[in-house]
Amino acid sequence: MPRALLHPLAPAAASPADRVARIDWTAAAGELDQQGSAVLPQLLSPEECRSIAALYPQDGPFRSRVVMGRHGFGRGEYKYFAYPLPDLVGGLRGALYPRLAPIANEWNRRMGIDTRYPAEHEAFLKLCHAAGQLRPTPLLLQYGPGDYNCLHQDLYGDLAFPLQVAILLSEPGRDFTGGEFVLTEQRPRMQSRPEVVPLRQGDAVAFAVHHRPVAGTRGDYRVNLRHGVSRLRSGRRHTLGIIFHDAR
Ligand SMILES: O=C(O)CCC(=O)C(=O)O
Ligand SMILES: [Fe+2]
Repeated sequence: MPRALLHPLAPAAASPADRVARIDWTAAAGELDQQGSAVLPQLLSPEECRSIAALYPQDGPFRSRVVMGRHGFGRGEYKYFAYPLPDLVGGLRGALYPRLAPIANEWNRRMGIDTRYPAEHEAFLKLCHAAGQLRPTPLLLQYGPGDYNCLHQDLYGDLAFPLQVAILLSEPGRDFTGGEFVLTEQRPRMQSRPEVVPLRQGDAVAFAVHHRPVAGTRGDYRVNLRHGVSRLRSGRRHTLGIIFHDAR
């Protein structure tokens, strides 16, 4: 008798890797090229969002806690995960990287930067570790009323993978108001361009860490990006940040 009849299985819930595979990466790459950011819709289920956000008060999963107000980074706080990362976080980091590496390599080619990134995250992490960047960078952020995150770039050493991902774990309108994800793009000899990225719970945004190429009439030029979060008007907001380089 076929095993399936002896052991009827409910259809397995899609893993984060399955969901990463189902994303329209051609569309996302196009958005990243045009805008410097792309929404990856519904990367996590509400249940997964709740389970990750619920880790925040614990100490075990984390290596350090940063109170943003103490450093002039804004208001609110975040915690860096320790190795080994929770399965969901490590799984997403490993599944997202190979989709972003070809985009990163094409950006570097267009910007005249020699660095090329290996196809797999494990190989890139080896390069980070050999360069003395050993500490994990995925982080969980927590904001309450009045909190915000100043415009910044997540650079943690000489090696920096040029794209990163943030996943909104809370539902706008229900869990919090305000608290929009903001990107600014500083163009050479021009005023900066702002972009607000609308996200729902479980949506991710992929975006440029520090710079990216923009096609101009006389070839590509380089723009400088920063990201941050506008002030929360009410409620509580959690985000999972996935940065692909490790920190010195
Ligand atoms: O809370 C946010 O949406 C921003 C998170 C952030 O700065 C990051 O993931 O690097
Ligand atoms: Fe950040």
